[in-house]
Amino acid sequence: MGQAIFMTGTGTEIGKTVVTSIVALALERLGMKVGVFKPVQTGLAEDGVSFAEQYWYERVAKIPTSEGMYYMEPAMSPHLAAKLTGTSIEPERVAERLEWLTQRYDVVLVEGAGGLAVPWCERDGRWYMTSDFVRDYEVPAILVSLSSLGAIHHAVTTAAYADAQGIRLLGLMFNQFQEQEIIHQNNVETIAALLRLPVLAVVPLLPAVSRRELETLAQRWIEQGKAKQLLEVLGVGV
Ligand SMILES: Nc1ncnc2c1ncn2[C@@H]1O[C@H](COP(=O)(O)OP(=O)(O)OP(=O)(O)O)[C@@H](O)[C@H]1O
Ligand SMILES: C[C@H](N)[C@H](N)CCCCCC(=O)O
Ligand SMILES: [Mg+2]
Repeated sequence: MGQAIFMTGTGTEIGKTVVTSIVALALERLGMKVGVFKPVQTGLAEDGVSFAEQYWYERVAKIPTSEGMYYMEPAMSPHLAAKLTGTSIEPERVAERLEWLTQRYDVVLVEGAGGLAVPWCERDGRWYMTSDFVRDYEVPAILVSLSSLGAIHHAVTTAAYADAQGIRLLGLMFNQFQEQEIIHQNNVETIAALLRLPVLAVVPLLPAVSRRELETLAQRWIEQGKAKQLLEVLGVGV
């Protein structure tokens, strides 16, 4: 039985897909069978035809993904994209597919759309949120954060929300890190200290994001001992 990890972030466009790609490539290098799953997705890729993450994972990162379930064209919050496209998002179906995937892969990386406090659908007179799914199906989560000015508040408030919702955060992955920036260096240590969470990755700002760059970062992540740290936190052997 494999282990699911929910890749969430402090918001949208902060690098969940890029960071998820690096983790997937690294764990595959360690001989693990890794599934990548983006159940709810909105927005199209630059080709104007493909769905954004599917395009990225399959064409850029060259990582096969499980056929998504709710891919919607409008680049909006899932609840609004669903309304405009007449889509009925059913969390139970997402859970069933995730269960199916964890029976076939050692690790399943589940990428959320935007951050944790994002509505999917109406349920019992209220919004059913991304965080409801993560909690209801007890998926441990990794919080992806930018490293730049503003990251402290975004990470601390996201973590406080996750705690309040009963979600287990495994650790932090910082993205678009710039070594020469004192704010970035201090943000990593300050946020980790404030949240008392392990820093599971620090991904640099890349001049261009390509499969080759991702492979280089995946290898570096392994060499830093971070893949091992993640698996230890998860209680998963290689
Ligand atoms: N480390 C990085 N270096 C350079 N560019 C990056 C890096 N991380 C992400 N990007 C770029 O930033 C943009 C947003 O990244 P990404 O698509 O991974 O965000 P996301 O959090 O997955 O967004 P969404 O909420 O839509 O899923 C993309 O154009 C991506 O190529
Ligand atoms: C379109 C975007 N890139 C993501 N796919 C969806 C982001 C939803 C964000 C909702 C919100 O926090 O307002
Ligand atoms: Mg993404």
